[in-house]
Amino acid sequence: MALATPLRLRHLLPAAAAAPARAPDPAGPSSLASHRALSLCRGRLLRAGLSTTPRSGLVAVAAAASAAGGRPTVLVTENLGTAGLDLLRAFANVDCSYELTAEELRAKVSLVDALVVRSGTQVTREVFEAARGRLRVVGRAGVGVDNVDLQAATEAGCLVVNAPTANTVAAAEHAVALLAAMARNVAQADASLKAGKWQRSKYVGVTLVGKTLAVMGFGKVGPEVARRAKGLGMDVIVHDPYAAVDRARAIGVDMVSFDEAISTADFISLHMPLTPSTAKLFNDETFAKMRKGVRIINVARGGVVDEEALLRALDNGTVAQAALDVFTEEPPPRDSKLVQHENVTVTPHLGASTTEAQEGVALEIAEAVIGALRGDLAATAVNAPTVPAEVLSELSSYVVLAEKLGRLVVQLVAGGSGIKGIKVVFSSARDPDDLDTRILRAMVTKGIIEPISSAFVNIVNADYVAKQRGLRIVEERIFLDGSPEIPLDSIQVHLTNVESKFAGALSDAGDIRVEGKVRDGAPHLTLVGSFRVDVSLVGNLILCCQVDQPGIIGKVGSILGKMNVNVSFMSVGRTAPGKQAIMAIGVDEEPEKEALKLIGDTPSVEEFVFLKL
Ligand SMILES: NC(=O)c1ccc[n+]([C@@H]2O[C@H](COP(=O)([O-])OP(=O)(O)OC[C@H]3O[C@@H](n4cnc5c(N)ncnc54)[C@H](O)[C@@H]3O)[C@@H](O)[C@H]2O)c1
Ligand SMILES: O=C(O)[C@H](O)COP(=O)(O)O
Repeated sequence: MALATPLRLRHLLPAAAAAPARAPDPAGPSSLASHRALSLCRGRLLRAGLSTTPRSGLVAVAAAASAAGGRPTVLVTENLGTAGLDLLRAFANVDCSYELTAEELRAKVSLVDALVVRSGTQVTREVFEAARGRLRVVGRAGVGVDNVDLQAATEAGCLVVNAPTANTVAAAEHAVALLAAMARNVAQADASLKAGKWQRSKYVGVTLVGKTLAVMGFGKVGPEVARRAKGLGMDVIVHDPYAAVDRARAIGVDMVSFDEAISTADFISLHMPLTPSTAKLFNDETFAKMRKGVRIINVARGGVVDEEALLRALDNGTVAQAALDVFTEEPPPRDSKLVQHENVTVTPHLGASTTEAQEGVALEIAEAVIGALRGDLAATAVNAPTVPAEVLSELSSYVVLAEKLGRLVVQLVAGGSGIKGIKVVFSSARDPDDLDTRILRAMVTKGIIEPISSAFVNIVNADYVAKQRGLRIVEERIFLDGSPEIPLDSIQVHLTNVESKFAGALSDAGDIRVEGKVRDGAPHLTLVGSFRVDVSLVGNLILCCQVDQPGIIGKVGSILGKMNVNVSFMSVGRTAPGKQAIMAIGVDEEPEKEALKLIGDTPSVEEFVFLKL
């Protein structure tokens, strides 16, 4: 049962999804230089591996090992640091073709084994289709993979790797550069002087010393900005609902709630990923809570700001100035009122653009691409090399369950409390030596971390990524009587030392606790806090806590019915008749805010939470 390691991608391939075989390239075997280069980078690559799908279900992906002895071809479509290019050239034929049109890219892609891009190349489904099975690896020389259609990549059997760490400092430095430039009107004054004007009184700025900066998002870039801003004499507060408070304390800054951060800050710098829950997080409602005259810096992703609302806030003076490196649409329209606004300083997505960062990113991506072409699975694999067939056949339903429990439990965390400890409890009648839980633990970690960060988790990097975020994961096994034929009875996920936005999810020990089982091959939620429930983990879920009494199910059901929300299942768990109970309601659609408010206002509903699975 135990997994054999190291695993290579070719061992992970389902035959049907494997890339078609090709004739060896006449260029012959790789040179001595390429062997040297490879042994250099192989030391830095992790060779064991299973991975999971990109933020969705579990799908097999084919990323076959290099074609029999041939020298692969790599297409680089955006400027890449020289050291990375040299590394690639030592291993492959490298075609650097910049500024290709979509049509030109589609024409070239069927002739290459790997494609290396930055954020400026759209790697769409059409690109994967045009590759006709030859393209095996896409390397994103940077963090964000918003420009790569991951689902299409996975379906085409193409591995996507990224370079998540090398541009962190550059992004932080750019945020600080924009902060200072905005405060002193550097860009506007520069343009004015170059236009022949001498406008000293127009461009009086504001000082930074003693001003409060709210750093929103405390992952990799956020702390670097916080440290630098402290050095400038600013009072720094940070907000990140999932980062451990200790990490902030360690650099001498306070972790505060979202509302406190935005309502007390003079400057707000954004460093969170773009996810469904951060999209347009800065909108009319949140701008209205800010101090009049606040200044905003966005070096994260354009989509976290509602750009029309920002424009309104700039026009009515709520926001005095904004400095933006990123936009919802890139490049933004030429006539964008936001870009043209006199109180807005803009740069064309330059956060990662320093010579040093680009050298680092280029090396990081070259190593990952070469490793992937050789059949190794890099720790930075973003999409889905498959789980080996023998593991999949047995554990596939549990793999899905583990990820769903992770996704569910993280949504129960109260904003501002941070996550420090995860405990995963596996109950099984099987001998521990016969049950490899690594993939399940990795899937729980993936479910917790991916929805809240820009990290991609696979079995190779799960423990590392968790540790990097200050998360301690412990695993427990409970041995049950029963048939060892069934691998697992249940998986429990506990978040320890954390506050919940739904008190009903707390166990007697004070942990947020959920448990799931596989029933008829489908993942089910079977425990929330101390309440037994039984609901299929599909679609979305509403958890309501109320005092057990007749009629309440009907009331909530009819609110949802009136709002055209289809209820797929319902289960009630209670401690005793007439005592506190939890109602778990599965819904197909996301209810409107109004429906959720009506549920919250229903007499006897003590608390409720809406969770996306
Ligand atoms: N402009 C550029 O060139 C450039 C360069 C690098 C990174 N980036 C972007 O900067 C952002 C941060 O990058 P990173 O590497 O630090 O990512 P990260 O994943 O390491 O950190 C993101 C942090 O945001 C937190 N977060 C999630 N939801 C939040 C919320 N609602 N409120 C506050 N915090 C929340 C997460 O817990 C996490 O700690 C990403 O959007 C990334 O794509 C841009
Ligand atoms: O996601 C990233 O790494 C940054 O946004 C930088 O993108 P770039 O590599 O296109 O500059």
